[in-house]
Amino acid sequence: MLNLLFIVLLMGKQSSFLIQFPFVVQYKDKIMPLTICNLSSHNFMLISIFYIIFSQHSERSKVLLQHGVVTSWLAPIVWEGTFDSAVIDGIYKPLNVTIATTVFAVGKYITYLKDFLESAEKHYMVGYNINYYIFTDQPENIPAVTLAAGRSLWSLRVPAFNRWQEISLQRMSFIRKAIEEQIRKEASFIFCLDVDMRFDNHWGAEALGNLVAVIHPWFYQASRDSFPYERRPESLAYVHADEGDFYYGGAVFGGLIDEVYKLTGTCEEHLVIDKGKDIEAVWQEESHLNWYFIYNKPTKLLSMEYLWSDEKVKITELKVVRLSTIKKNLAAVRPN
Ligand SMILES: CC(=O)N[C@H]1[C@@H](OP(=O)(O)OP(=O)(O)OC[C@H]2O[C@@H](n3ccc(=O)[nH]c3=O)[C@H](O)[C@@H]2O)O[C@H](CO)[C@H](O)[C@@H]1O
Ligand SMILES: [Mn+2]
Repeated sequence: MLNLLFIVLLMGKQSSFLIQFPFVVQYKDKIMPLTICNLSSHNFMLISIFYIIFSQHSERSKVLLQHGVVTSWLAPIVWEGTFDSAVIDGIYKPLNVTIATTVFAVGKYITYLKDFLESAEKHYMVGYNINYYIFTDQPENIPAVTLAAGRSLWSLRVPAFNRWQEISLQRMSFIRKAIEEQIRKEASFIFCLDVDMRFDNHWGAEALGNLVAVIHPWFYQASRDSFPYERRPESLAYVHADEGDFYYGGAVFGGLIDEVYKLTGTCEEHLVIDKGKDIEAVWQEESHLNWYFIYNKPTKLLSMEYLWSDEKVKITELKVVRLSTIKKNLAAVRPN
């Protein structure tokens, strides 16, 4: 009822005040962005009072109100309830798009690949053409997983490094090269994913966009000053204390092939320059990715539904967990 009042109040009012920050209203399962509503300052006050009551009314609303369904630069943030799969599929299915999906499975991480692929076949972009590109040092150990029609798997050989940080770091460069040599001829979109993950629910075409980032599941409640950006000015991943919007996860990014080509190319260049100066960013390529997204704003953000972690207690605000990082025994799987 309160939610309804809130919406009615908004609908009837004229404006002189434009709310600029991400703000949403929720009524039952429907979520609406408020960034397009113009409000007088008087009504803004009233709404603020309702907001306080309303945000105590529902835990889910609290997280949504905190993060919104659009960013301050008007990029959508994808949550359950903000999209209609039938409409989305109506747009993308007739285009017969192919989505490249890169996954690194080097050293012992190859053991994660079977569950990753099997769960992806159940939940990831079901009904779409998918080319999986598996970067591995042991193509012979890629598990045989039955793929649905229109989906295929390629293996690309990469060396085994003796530091896990190096494997993670090198991904930008290998992806950039693979786009140049193969992927750009074979797909129109790309997602670059970690392998230590399992899909549990629908993860579909609503995630497609020009440049797509995911909100990191460990920092969605953190304030900007506690985001783990690289803070040493000597690194090209350096982020000033006054900059930064969200802290994004390195385990999921994607978009149009050309956009991701630019992203991986820039990160690769910066990583090479840093290496020349003998400095490794605090969270390796994830730090460079976060730097990139400050100056090249993602056109779409995926909520934590799209990257959660088995190590986190599921919060009631999350209606659905679509992809989750599995618990790993770091000492057993990492080379160092
Ligand atoms: C949830 C999330 O955002 N995770 C990020 C985080 O830690 P993570 O703890 O998730 O990093 P991680 O150990 O999963 O390594 C990242 C990825 O590199 C590959 N790999 C790594 C080690 C190895 O021996 N073999 C291998 O194949 C594999 O695809 C793995 O998923 O920080 C990393 C950078 O330091 C990456 O940015 C990860 O994406
Ligand atoms: Mn990972």
